Amino acid sequence: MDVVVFGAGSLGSLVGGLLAREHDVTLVGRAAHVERVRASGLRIEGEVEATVHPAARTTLPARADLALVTVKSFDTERAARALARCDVPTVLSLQNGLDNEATLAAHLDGRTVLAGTCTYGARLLGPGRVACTGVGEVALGAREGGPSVAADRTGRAFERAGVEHVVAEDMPRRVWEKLAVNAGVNAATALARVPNGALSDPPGRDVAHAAAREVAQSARGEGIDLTEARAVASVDRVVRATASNRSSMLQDVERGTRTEIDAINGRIAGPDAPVNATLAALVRTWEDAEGLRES
Ligand SMILES: NC(=O)C1=CN([C@@H]2O[C@H](COP(=O)(O)OP(=O)(O)OC[C@H]3O[C@@H](n4cnc5c(N)ncnc54)[C@H](O)[C@@H]3O)[C@@H](O)[C@H]2O)C=CC1
Ligand SMILES: CC(C)(CO)C(=O)C(=O)O
Repeated sequence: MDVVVFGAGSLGSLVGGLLAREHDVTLVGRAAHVERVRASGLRIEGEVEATVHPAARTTLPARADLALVTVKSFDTERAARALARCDVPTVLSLQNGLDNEATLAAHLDGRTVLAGTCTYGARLLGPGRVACTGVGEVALGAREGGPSVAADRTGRAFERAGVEHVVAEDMPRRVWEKLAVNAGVNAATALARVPNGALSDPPGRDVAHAAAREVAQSARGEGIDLTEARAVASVDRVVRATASNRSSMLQDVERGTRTEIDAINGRIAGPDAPVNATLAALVRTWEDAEGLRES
């Protein structure tokens, strides 16, 4: 299969690199990474060790069988416009946050846009080098839920490459459940400058639980079957499993780069979600002060 990965940063390089063990993969990323991958391949380190030789470019190729979207959520709109000019029948988002698939679908008439969630951990170590910080799983399926021929075909491609995955018929609930975890963990850890494990006990745990409960309430308002108990249990499970991790939002704040607050807590913020509104307002205040929200 010809697979193009749009956004070869941490996650895109890892998943693209794993797929390159079996498929013709093209990584689309920034110049320094692209040049190094072209010159000496992509080195995967950590929980998976491999050196692979995908193609690498700074712009999309003319065609592919499958596109993975792994840009940050604030770049989804731009990615969607670029993908509209690429002849690719199936597009799978592995991003965090809500509405990425809807944004892609709005620009990609006649294509199949699949929803995905990913619990692999990835960190770009430098040009040509990515760390697998945790072997997780990709869940993928129809963005509206139910069966999908394109999802089955994509699942078989992941299977052949040895990428842990599940083809799921309940992607809307899974995307919302991942949102509950990210809403509970990311902003709280970024603002308090603590690793995920600091949310195991009060008062951090109370903030994380309250944010996740609001996500479950909002999900049910949109017809998604996500209970507050399930959302809270997911937060606790992820906090335990990733206790020493620094969340992606904390890493963004430490690096001084824009966060995904708009697609996570910001998506829930409102009068019925005061905890998410407060978390979103504080992170946006920091982004404004750093001049990160202008582009
Ligand atoms: N890193 C991880 O372990 C995980 C990340 N995610 C999600 O995956 C998404 C990506 O996250 P990361 O890989 O961590 O972010 P990242 O910032 O490392 O990677 C995104 C990359 O896309 C590149 N990019 C954006 N627009 C581009 C364009 N027009 N042309 C070429 N390259 C372009 C950026 O330069 C950057 O290198 C986010 O939504 C994140 O929440 C989900 C699960 C795990
Ligand atoms: C699951 C979690 C919270 C792990 O750190 C994550 O997805 C993130 O940091 O963005």
